[in-house]
Amino acid sequence: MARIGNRKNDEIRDIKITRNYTRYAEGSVLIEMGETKVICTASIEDKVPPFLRNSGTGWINAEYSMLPRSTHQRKIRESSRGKIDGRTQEIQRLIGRAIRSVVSLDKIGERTIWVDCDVIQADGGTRTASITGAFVAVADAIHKLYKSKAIKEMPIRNFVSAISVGIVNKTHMLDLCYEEDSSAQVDMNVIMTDSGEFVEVQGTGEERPFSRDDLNELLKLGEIGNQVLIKEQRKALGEIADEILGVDYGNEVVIATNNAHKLEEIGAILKDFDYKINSLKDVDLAGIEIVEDGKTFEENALIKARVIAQKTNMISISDDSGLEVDAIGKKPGVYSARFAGEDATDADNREKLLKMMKNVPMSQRSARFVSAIAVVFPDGKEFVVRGTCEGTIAMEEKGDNGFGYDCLFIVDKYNKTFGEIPASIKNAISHRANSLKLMKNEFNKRISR
Ligand SMILES: O=c1nc[nH]c2c1ncn2[C@H]1C[C@H](O)[C@@H](COP(=O)(O)OP(=O)(O)OP(=O)(O)O)O1
Ligand SMILES: [Mg+2]
Repeated sequence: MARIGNRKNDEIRDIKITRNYTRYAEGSVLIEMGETKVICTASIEDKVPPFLRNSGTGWINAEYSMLPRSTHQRKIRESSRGKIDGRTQEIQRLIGRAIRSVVSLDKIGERTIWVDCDVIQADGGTRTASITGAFVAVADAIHKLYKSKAIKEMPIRNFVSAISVGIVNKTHMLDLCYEEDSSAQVDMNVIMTDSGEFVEVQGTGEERPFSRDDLNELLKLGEIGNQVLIKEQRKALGEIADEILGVDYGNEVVIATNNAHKLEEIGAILKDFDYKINSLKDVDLAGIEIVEDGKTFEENALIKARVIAQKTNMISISDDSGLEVDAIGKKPGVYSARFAGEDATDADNREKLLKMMKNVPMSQRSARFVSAIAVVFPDGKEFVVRGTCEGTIAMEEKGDNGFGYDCLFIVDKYNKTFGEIPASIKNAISHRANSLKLMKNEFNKRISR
């Protein structure tokens, strides 16, 4: 039987998160999940409940309410009736718990963040939409506190979102609308973080008990839904999304290379870098063998940096580099290190290159060094950049400086090989100098908070 709106069973409704929806609150979001619409605001008050006074710790409180005409029949205002009903009480506590679960309250100082979730139109899943929207509003409010320097550290540890799942007509489905919810045999709300952990699961066998298999199936759907929601939250938060988590990557990096020459050059080029540079030896991974089977410099650089980031849980920076010689179809390219075979030495590789280029005149010996630098952060975020340096392949080896193909590479600007040029100059103009400059730029964007 087709679902209302022809949705697949593991598909959520159209979602739209609009930030800065109203003007005064520090965080204000309209979240729309299909026909369910909730305004979520986060307001910051510079005081805490009595039990937290002089503790240095803050609090997050949530209130939830439905407008009279958010439902099919008008619902009397709780304020007119003079008391809030049990359902409202339960929901606002749930929202408060969900948001508190991902915020370090001791890092927001003695402040209360008031979360207000007002349902303007209800079509099922209002409590879960409230949580998903409230997180974005709170993130915005906290980000403002941070930007105004009222707090020193970002207190948000994770994103959090929520979605409903259930069994309707014997079918497990995700994100129930009102009609589906009303006829559900089993009904469940799944609240999760961006790291795939659970914050709360509320499941009820309304019309019949459910089995462990049902539970597993429903949790799987909940996971799918929350992954989509967290992507949407990220999208809505745009460029501040990365700053929100305020992950502390520490102040050290590891250079994922087994090549001592590269390590030396990278160290020299990054001498003003704010991070302590470790070698593979420093992290007890000297000589680690990583299969570089990528088709591009970028792919290989990422392969190396990923392995080392994963093993060390540190920011890992790798270089994959090589020479592209135009006359021989940009060879040796990614095969530069193993041009003359798996165990080839630099000298073997140079000899092979000179042989292949034997009859090529100077005017056709153009080439470039390429360096791809990949950076992989402990949380899996990554990027890769490329730097190049143009030159010409010499007829014979010249100079003893550098390594690899240096003594065969006449760099354009100096009309000398890198073998003849001091390291200080090479490190100012080389492919690696260029790639690392781009890397620093990109790096600072990622960690700037
Ligand atoms: O500035 C350079 N001056 C001269 N030669 C260079 C340069 N930069 C890369 N090359 C050559 C050396 C090696 O034949 C290949 C890099 O291969 P590539 O796999 O990236 O490095 P690798 O195996 O020596 O060390 P690792 O993978 O552990 O970083 O290109
Ligand atoms: Mg290599």
